[in-house]
Amino acid sequence: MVSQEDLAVRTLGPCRIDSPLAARLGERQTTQHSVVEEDRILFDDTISMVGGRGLPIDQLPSLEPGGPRKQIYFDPAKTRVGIVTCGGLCPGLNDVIRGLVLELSRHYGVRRIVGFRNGYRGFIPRYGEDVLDLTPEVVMDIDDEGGTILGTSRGEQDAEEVVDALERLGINILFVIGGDGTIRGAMDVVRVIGERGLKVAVVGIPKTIDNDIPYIDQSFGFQTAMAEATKSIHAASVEARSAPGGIGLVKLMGRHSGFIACYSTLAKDDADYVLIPEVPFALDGERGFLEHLRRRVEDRGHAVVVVAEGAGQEHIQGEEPGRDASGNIRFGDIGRLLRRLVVDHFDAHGTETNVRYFDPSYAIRSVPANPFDSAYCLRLAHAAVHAAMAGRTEVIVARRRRRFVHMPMPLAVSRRNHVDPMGDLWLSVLEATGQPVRFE
Ligand SMILES: Nc1ncnc2c1ncn2[C@@H]1O[C@H](COP(=O)(O)OP(=O)(O)O)[C@@H](O)[C@H]1O
Ligand SMILES: O=P(O)(O)OC[C@H]1O[C@](O)(COP(=O)(O)O)[C@@H](O)[C@@H]1O
Ligand SMILES: [Mg+2]
Repeated sequence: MVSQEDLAVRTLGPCRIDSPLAARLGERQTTQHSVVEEDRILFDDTISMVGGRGLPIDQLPSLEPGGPRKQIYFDPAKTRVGIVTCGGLCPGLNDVIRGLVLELSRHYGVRRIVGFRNGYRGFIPRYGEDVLDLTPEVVMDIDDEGGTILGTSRGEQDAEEVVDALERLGINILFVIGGDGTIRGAMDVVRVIGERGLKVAVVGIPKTIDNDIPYIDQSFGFQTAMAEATKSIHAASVEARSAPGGIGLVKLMGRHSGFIACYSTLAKDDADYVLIPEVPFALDGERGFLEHLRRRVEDRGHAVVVVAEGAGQEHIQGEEPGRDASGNIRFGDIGRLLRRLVVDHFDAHGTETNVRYFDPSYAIRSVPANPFDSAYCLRLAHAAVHAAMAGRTEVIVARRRRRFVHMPMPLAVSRRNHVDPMGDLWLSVLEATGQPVRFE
């Protein structure tokens, strides 16, 4: 259970410098649409959860609100900023970079902003990467393209060497844009910064196409990627309906969390089955997936199956899962296995089928952000700049139940966000597809 201590935000010191944005803050109040900096946002949001704490109101777990402060820690005229993007792509990375640079330069007057290339390796001398000077002119149109102008990478780097680079360049604030791995890497960097007694703020903007970071609303880029995935699901439906015994089989990203598969299915109600890592399924037997699918195709003439890449790993025999450079598990190909098993099962029963296999994987995360995500990226970038200029560190900025908040990095990596098999989302998927609660 998340405690008040888990939500405590680290700061580099007192804020004594008037913010250039102070005049805009005026006499704001806490309303449905804004929170004053002295207020806090409850972590729990139901009567039973709040009541169950049995705590006085001022001890209830609560989050520090995001947003501009009247006074800031850093002197903008003397502040140097670094930005780095790490891990897998997600639509909107360039929008976040652009938002950071424009807010820093235009509204705080911070002029020295550099981008580190190709993830954390951009700090490490042996990779020989130069830094990229980031100005409004450089970033103005980068949001038209997917990917990240800085490049990204996987694979752990030595936090000591990262902080060496920060010291050599006199960086006062580092923005890290990445997922759980990046945030863990940032925590190592914060540890070394503390050991060296440096006053450097490290602020994260969480990025996860899989939506596997907990306690926050969806990551930026998730809506764009999910929308892109629906195109493949619809194409699978067209193919399935156009052939005798047509089966459209779509494999989507989602290493440990099946959110992309769930939401893209709900958006385009074409799928008859969704298989996700969080819900194991039996393949064989009268009540297994294969026989259920065969009967569905016999009844309706076609079917669409959406499978997250991390689903059904219990059926991948004899293949030791590999790991990527960051230690993330690389699963066996459940899509190709299912394709083979479906054809074999139908053949064994003399049921005609034509399987059309779709694997749009990278296509859904390498596209530019849609307008919603572009606006979301900009707002997250603004929140990140406000937090960093106010001396917050070892935090990610996130949107939680419509409010922008400062979330400590340790909490953000304390667990993984999963689809709850007993939750509303999965119930909606079962209702939309009509698939049984379990295949056993
Ligand atoms: N457990 C870890 N501890 C420290 N640094 C890590 C850890 N995992 C990943 N990193 C760093 O974060 C970067 C991105 O992590 P990765 O897992 O590839 O992507 P993501 O951040 O999107 O989850 C890696 O290149 C590595 O430098
Ligand atoms: O980009 P790679 O190294 O091929 O890894 C692909 C994996 O990256 C992901 O897109 C997630 O990336 P992150 O680990 O950066 O969150 C998974 O959905 C997918 O399995
Ligand atoms: Mg990750």
